[in-house]
Amino acid sequence: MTYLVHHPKPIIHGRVQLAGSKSISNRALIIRALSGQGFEIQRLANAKDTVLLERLLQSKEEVLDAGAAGTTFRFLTAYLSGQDGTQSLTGTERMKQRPVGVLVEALRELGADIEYLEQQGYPPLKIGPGHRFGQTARLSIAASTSSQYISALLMLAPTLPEGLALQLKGQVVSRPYIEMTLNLMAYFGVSHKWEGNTITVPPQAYEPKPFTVEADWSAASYYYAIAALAEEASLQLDGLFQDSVQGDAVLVEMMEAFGIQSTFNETGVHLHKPKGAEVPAEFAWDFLRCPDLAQTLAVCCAGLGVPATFCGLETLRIKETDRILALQQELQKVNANLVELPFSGERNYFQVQGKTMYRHTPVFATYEDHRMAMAFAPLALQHPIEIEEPGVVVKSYPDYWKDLASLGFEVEEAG
Ligand SMILES: O=C(O)C1=C[C@@H](OP(=O)(O)O)[C@@H](O)[C@H](O)C1
Ligand SMILES: C=C(OP(=O)(O)O)C(=O)O
Repeated sequence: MTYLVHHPKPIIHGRVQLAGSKSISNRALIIRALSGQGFEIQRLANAKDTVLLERLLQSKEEVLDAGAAGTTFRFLTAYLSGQDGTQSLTGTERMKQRPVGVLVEALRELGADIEYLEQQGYPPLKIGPGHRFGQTARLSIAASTSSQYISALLMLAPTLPEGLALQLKGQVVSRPYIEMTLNLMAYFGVSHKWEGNTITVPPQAYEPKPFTVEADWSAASYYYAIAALAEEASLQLDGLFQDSVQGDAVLVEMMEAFGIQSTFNETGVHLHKPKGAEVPAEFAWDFLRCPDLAQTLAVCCAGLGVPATFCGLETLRIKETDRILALQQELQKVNANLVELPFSGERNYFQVQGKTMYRHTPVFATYEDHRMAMAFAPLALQHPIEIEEPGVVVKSYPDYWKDLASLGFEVEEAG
């Protein structure tokens, strides 16, 4: 299926109630399961990945299918390895290409019984009972592939007989997600110490208490892009807080360069882009701490013709799709590109080049990646566009198309 998306005029006025963050929701569900007690979670995300995690946490089936949900898969790997019984954990073909070896090796060192069922280092896994846990309380882990492994281990840590001292080795990717995990653990009464590159969590019990999930800052990025691409915008996003545990709240600062003023109020944040706001001459950002914003900004810069230099994109190739390749292929359809610069020194740099041009209605492929669909949609303010497999958005934001329609976007089936 394909959607034809267009906005009749490049002026945006409206209000959107954003749904709960999938990252926060998934952590709250794992912590609740580990606490062994019930507590109320308000505004739990309606993301497919969260609904799936909630269901799988209660399932006694032999084979659990985490689909395309990376956090769900990684968090469940650690969680199940501490439970009684044996279950297999699998996912989509893409999930079977997303590495999990660093986490599995760490869990095995702790005493977990985990086998690879197909390729070494990748899903699917067979996870046995956690009766040998506690063989060590000190681990070193490579932090440069995915922070999800570290979050998965940290949440399990207070339930281990001796707790855990986790030494992070190498470049730490997606650090705010590790901080989010520790923040949530602290909310539920679990303390830690982060000294140098070692995080220590003594054995402790999670204290059950009611919890409310913040709205999703990654989802907010698509509205920031809409505001940036509009000639004029006044947009209220409800459910977001200034003092957020989400690293993607850095959007407020990031998008100032595009003339967007964010004002926090009682129900959320108001975005204002005044008429005549200038487009920046250039833009540069390091996405190592906020990888999920990279696609939004790449499309936004291409749409505005802002030459941009990005770094910190190291993890993008192992997410829902190879996001670098996907961006390159789709931006080229509208006269733009994401060009990898020759490697010089320590960091890998990319440049967003060109400015969107429409010879006809471009048809954007989405590569089973919700963020490809959501990041390209704001271009509909410039010209009618088509988005293939628009249903991919359910992974994190099932109401995306409905919410765009409420802002005056025309969204219809094109075939
Ligand atoms: O812990 C989390 O909730 C997440 C961590 C990040 O992954 P990596 O640590 O693999 O970069 C992020 O991209 C993902 O969408 C959600
Ligand atoms: C990378 C993402 O998710 P996950 O790793 O949980 O599949 C994402 O939502 O952009």
